[in-house]
Order: sequence, then C-alpha cells, then structure tokens
Amino acid sequence: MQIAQVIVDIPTRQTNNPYSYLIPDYLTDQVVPGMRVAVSFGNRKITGFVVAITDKAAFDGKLKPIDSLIDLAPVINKELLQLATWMADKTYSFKISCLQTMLPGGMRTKNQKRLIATEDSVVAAYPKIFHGQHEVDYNRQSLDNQSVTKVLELERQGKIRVEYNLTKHARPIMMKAYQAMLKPDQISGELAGVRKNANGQIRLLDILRQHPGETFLQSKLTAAGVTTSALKTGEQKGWVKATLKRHVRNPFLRPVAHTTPLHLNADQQKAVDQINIDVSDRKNDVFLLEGVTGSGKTEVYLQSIAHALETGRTALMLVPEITLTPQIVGRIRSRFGDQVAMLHSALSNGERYDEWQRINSGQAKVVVGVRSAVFAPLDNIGLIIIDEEHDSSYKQADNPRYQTRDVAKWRAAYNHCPVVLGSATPSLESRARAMKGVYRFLTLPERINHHALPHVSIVDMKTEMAQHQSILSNQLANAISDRLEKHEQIILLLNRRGYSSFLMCRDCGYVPKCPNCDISLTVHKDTHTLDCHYCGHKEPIPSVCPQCHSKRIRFYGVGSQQLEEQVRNQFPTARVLRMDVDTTRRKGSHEAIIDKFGAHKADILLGTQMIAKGLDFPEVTLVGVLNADSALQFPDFRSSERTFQLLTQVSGRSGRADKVGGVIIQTFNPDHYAIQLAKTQDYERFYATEMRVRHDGKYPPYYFTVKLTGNSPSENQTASEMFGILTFLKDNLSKQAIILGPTPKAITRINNQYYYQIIIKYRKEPNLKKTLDQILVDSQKKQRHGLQIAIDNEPLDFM
Ligand SMILES: Nc1ncnc2c1ncn2[C@@H]1O[C@H](COP(=O)(O)OP(=O)(O)OP(=O)(O)O)[C@@H](O)[C@H]1O
Ligand SMILES: [Zn+2]
Ligand SMILES: [Zn+2]
Repeated sequence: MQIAQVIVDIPTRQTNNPYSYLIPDYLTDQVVPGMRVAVSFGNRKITGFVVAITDKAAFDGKLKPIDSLIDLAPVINKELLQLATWMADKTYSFKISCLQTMLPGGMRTKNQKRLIATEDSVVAAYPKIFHGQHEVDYNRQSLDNQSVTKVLELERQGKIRVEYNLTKHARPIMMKAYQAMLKPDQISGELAGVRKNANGQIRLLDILRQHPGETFLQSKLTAAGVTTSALKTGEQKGWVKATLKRHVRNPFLRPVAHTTPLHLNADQQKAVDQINIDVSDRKNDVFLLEGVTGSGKTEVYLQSIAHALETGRTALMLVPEITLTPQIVGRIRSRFGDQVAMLHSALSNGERYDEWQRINSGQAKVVVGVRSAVFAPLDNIGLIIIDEEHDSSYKQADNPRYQTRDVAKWRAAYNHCPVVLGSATPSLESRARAMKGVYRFLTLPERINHHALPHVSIVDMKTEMAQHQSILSNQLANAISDRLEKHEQIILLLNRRGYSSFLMCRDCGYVPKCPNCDISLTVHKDTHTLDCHYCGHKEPIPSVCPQCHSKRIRFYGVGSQQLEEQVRNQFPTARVLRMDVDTTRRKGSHEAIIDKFGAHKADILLGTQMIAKGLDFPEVTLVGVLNADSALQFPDFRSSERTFQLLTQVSGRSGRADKVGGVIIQTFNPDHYAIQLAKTQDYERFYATEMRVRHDGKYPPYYFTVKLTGNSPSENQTASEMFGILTFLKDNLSKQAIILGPTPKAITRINNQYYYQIIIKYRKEPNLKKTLDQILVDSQKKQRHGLQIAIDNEPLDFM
C-alpha cells in the first residue's frame, strides 16, 4: 500500500505539513513527488502537491484516497520541492504559496490537459482513450481506472505527451504537419513516376531525400515551394503522412547575429579565471563582482557561462525587471543561440509556458530572466549570476516575500556551484559581506579601453527656480543644444520614485484624495482621470474646485509626457523618444524604442527609471537627471543608497565609447552626501559614509530586521492587536532586541483597511524564529475577526 504525502491548497499554517492520502491500486507506482493531485479535504474538493511517497501514514485513522491526478508528470522537481520547504520557513509563508510561485503563470490555475499521441500506434491501440484522434482532451471523468493507468504508462514511455490547455493565448499551438515516410533509396523510384512539370511533387521528394524520417510543418513545406495539391498526392502515394506538430512560440522577436568571445582585459580575465575555477571544482563560493559602469561585466558573465556549458552544466542569469532585457538578452543570445530560454513579465502565458517546457525538458541550457526565473527548473546548474544585484526588484513584495539572492544561494549550494553578484553599486549588505570575507571580492575598477567616467555637474534648483520656472535648468538646456549640434545623443531621466503629478486648488489648497485610502489621487492625462495607485479607484478630473468652486485648480509635479512636450517645444528639431509605462505597454514597444535609439534615429531618449540601467549606447554623451532627490524625502533608511545607486547607474550611460561624456544632475539638495558622492561616482566613500549612518542608526547591515504588518477594517482593532503582539514580542525576545512601534503605516488606510506595523531590529535572537512562528499560528485564529498579519523578513523599507 502506497501513501502520498500531500501539501494541500489551503493556506493555513497547519497545512505546511503534508496530509496523508491513500494511493488507489490503479495508481500504484504511478504517483511521483512533484505531481499535483485532487483530494477531498473535509467536505471540500481541493488540489495539492505530492511531496513524498511513503508506505506508512503520518496518522492512524482511516485514510481517504487520492481522487485523481492533475499532472501526469511532475511539475516540481526534487530540488524545488526541498527549496519550497526552506523558503516557507525562511519567509514565514505557506508552503503551498511557495510551490505555486515556482510554476509559470499559466500553469498555476486549474487547467485542462490534452493528450497528444506521439506515435500513431497508440491511437489505434487505445480507442477508449483516443477515439481515433491524435489529440484529445484529457477528461478524467470519462476514463476508467485502467485507462488512467495506461495513460500514465504511455506518458512515461514517451508515446504520448501531455499539454496544458491554457487559456486561449496560452495554449500550445499544434499545427498541421507531414512526416516523411520514404526511405532514401525509394526516392529515385518514386521520382521516375512523377510528371516532369509537377514541380511541387519534385520539390517534396527532394526535401524528403535530404531529411528522411523528419516531420515538417505544412507552412514550412509550402514556403519551400511544395503545393498543397502536391502534399495531397504525396499523402495518397504514401510518401508522407499527415500529423500534427507543435509550433513553439518564439519570444525572441528578431534573429541575432552570432558573436564570439571578446579578448578580455586583465581585470576581466582575473575575474573569469576565478569564477571558472569554482565552476570546474564545483565550489560554492559567492562572488561579488564590483565593476564601474561600462567596465565590461557582461563579457565576464558570458565567458563564465560558456565555461559552465563546456563542463556539461547549465547556467542561470537573473536581471532586474524588463528594463535590461532587450540589450542583455540580445548579447546572451548572440553568444549562445537557441540554448537560451528567457523568462520575464512581458511574455504571454503561452510563451512563458513554452520556455518553461524547454527548460524542464533540458533543451534550454541557459536561462535569462527576472526574479521569478530563480525557480527555473534547470537541472545540474553550474553557475548562477545576479546582475545589478542591488536592484530592489529582486525582493518580492508579496507573499512569499523572498529575496532572490537568498534563493539563488540556496540553489547554488544544492547544485555545488558558485553565485556571481554583479553591480557597479553593490548593496551595502553584499559589500559588507565581501569586506568580511564571506563573499569573494572581484573588481573591475576601470572602464573598457580606459575610457574616462563622465564628468558630473550639479545644478542647484533652488536658485534656478528663483530665476525662471522651467523643468530644464539653463545649464542642462545649453548642454542639450550643444550635443544636438554635434549630432550626439542625450538621455534625460525623470526620477519618478515617490513622485507623481497631483491636482491642487491654488485658492484654497484643496487636493483630491482617494475615498478609500489616505493618499492623494494621481493625474492621468491620457485617460483624463484621477487614479488611486493603491486601490484602483478612478474619478474624472474636476474643472472647478469641489471645495471653493474656484477654477484655478491645477496640476503639480512633472510627468514624462509633460517633459516630452517641453523638450519638443524648446528643441523643435530634435527627434525625441519617450520610454515610460505608457509608451511600453504594447508588446515589443520596449525593444522598438531601444532599437531606434541605438540606430541613432532619435537624438533624445527621455523616460523614467526604465532607462537608468544597463543600456549601452556609444553615441550618448549627455545624461540629464531632472529631479535627483525625489527619493530623498522618503522616510526610508535606504533612500540615500537608492539615490546614489540611481544617479551612478544613469550617469554611467554617458560617454561609454570614444567620446567623453557629461552628466548634469538637477537637485534641491545639492549638499546631500548621496548627491555629492554621486558627482564623483565615488562608491568607496559612499560606502564608508553610509555604513557610519547605518551603524549609528542601528540599521542593516549592522542589524537584521523584520517587519510585522497588521491590518483590519477597524483602526482600533488593528492597533490593539498590534499592541498585543508587542507585549508578546517583549516577553519572548532578549533585552537587546530593538522593537519599534506599533505605528500606523505612512499610508495608514488602503482600500478601507487600516495598517499598523512593528519593526524588530536585532543582532542575535535565538528565540526570534519560534516567536514569530507562534505569532503566525495565533494570527490564524484572529483572521476570523478580519485581522491579517504579515511578516516580512529583511524588508526593503520601513514604510
Ligand atoms: N574585453 C573587451 N574588449 C572590448 N570591448 C569590450 C570588452 N568587454 C566589454 N566590452 C564592451 O564594453 C562595453 C561595456 O560593457 P558592459 O555593457 O558589459 O559594461 P557593464 O560593466 O555591464 O556596464 P553597466 O554596469 O554600466 O551596465 C560593451 O559595449 C562591451 O561590448
Ligand atoms: Zn479650492
Ligand atoms: Zn485608493
């Protein structure tokens, strides 16, 4: 008797442990860990993941049987099953949400499956399953147990394939195809019987001669000059057999030219050598690769990946959200071709599924992707790279609140391979670890070919604004004219972090606020609405002030649209491209803008954070930052770090090739150290200064942190529950732990829920884990009264 241990899809703390279910006889030896199953739980029908098969139950009572299998092959491999257990524990989340997070979007929902015969014989042999068709919906209800067992067996033998019937777009595409049935020596005989002018048939035989046994998409054959009538004749004469072939969606929009490895400079060579030794020796070091902007980090990644592939292993490379992908993915593909799979948020569910499938089946050996790609089902990983390791998109904001770096390190340990964290401006955490020798430190201190870092100047907008009201300072405007004259390119960054345009009445000061949240509404000119970015509330833009009926109700703040208008007015001959959420909504538009700018078909690229990182355009000699300090006002201990990183990154886009680059930073805080040190691009001094600030303020990396957030529909209830938690923490933690709060969050009310938080700062708290786990267990009971508790281990901010 076999028993399946199942993690059920009921997000409660208790269900982090598996439940036992009997495996019915007809499924003996067919159920494998990593498959999803349907089971009864109480009187509900739910799904779950099989995590183990045992012969003893964890429980004495009578076991319920598994109702049916959802997957016919595992969707989570052994490594990821183990990872889920670690991750649930580490992030104070449910194992079920960890497992679900690992699957590509389209597979997370309950979906239909189709069975596809890969051999004709099975269609005829199992009419009860196939009803004479090559492809059928897999409908558990209409099959008897014997047939289900058979299906599983055939799947394992590779005689049938299972496809997930995703939503319409996500569906695997099966297309009409023909399989070559002739042996090479039969071709001449057949050719003799063909009329001289039957070009289509002659062409078909020609193709069959070159590719015996292969299956071709009909579209490929017709494109090659085989007519449909020739195909019909060929089918009748037994040359080819009609069948279906899967069309793999190709998310790579354009073909790329192949590139060969560059000759490395000495620093690059040293870095590659050290990484490669680790790859060969299966050592599990973490490297911090700190290289100034334009120092050629990407080439180091590429040559290390090549080495991992040479040793027969695979490689995983993570990049921040789509900002980087078009250029970097292009570079990786041009080196490694079709071995590359790409996973990012701009893919459709179907594309993501296809890519996942290519990785899972071992076809793709190199995966490039954003945060969630850290769960790519790659086997035998030889190297993991995290580019721009300081980027905040590597931390997931929702449950499970994982840090990609930590997951990567876990997988590297499992696979006995190194991790490379790369950045021009490493996070303080990583740099501090490198200083302590926990990470190995590699540096690329110079730009490629000894190009100079750009010259940065700072414009004090307080004095500037006193003279004239304009988004562009005189100095920046003059520099733009200068570059336009020289036919060089310009990047203008509008720092939108914590910054948006809102409406205010000039007479009474009224600002429209969201009815559900404690936040002012944002003006969206394209839809002519005021939107709440927290709950989605929308309302029309009023033309008179609802409070005093004045008509002088105006926009404040600058949007990228407004900046574009102003730049076009001031420089009417300049060709301007804008890149922000609005202009990149359509698929492929991001690449299109980058291509156009790269081909110098535009002079000015302006936009939000999207243009700050990773771009490598040799003709850019001026970078302007419109509002450097909009993040500095945030009540966030990382705001200086973020500002410094952003300014250094965006400055690094200037003067990357032979022409010397300049940068102009407009700011209201010209004396702030983050801005002053970004001027000299002096990471070393920034690191030293900021470490002192963190030390004095008892912040990371000197202290570990945890954020507890509670919310409920009643402010009183939220507050009193959080005070209860505070008492519990004080009773269980040591005197050294610093507990801040509970305080209302910066935006206390969101969607009519009131949020309070507690921050814990600590250096060593052996009881912390147990205490927090207990709080989570207790919170399950309180949930009935509408209170939610979330625990964020090492939060990105304290807001
Ligand atoms: N060894 C080399 N010889 C010649 N050119 C090189 C070499 N290595 C890199 N390059 C070129 O130098 C440029 C900058 O390299 P890359 O974009 O990798 O820098 P980076 O360190 O990733 O910079 P950033 O952090 O600013 O994105 C690229 O155009 C790249 O092709
Ligand atoms: Zn008013
Ligand atoms: Zn709202």
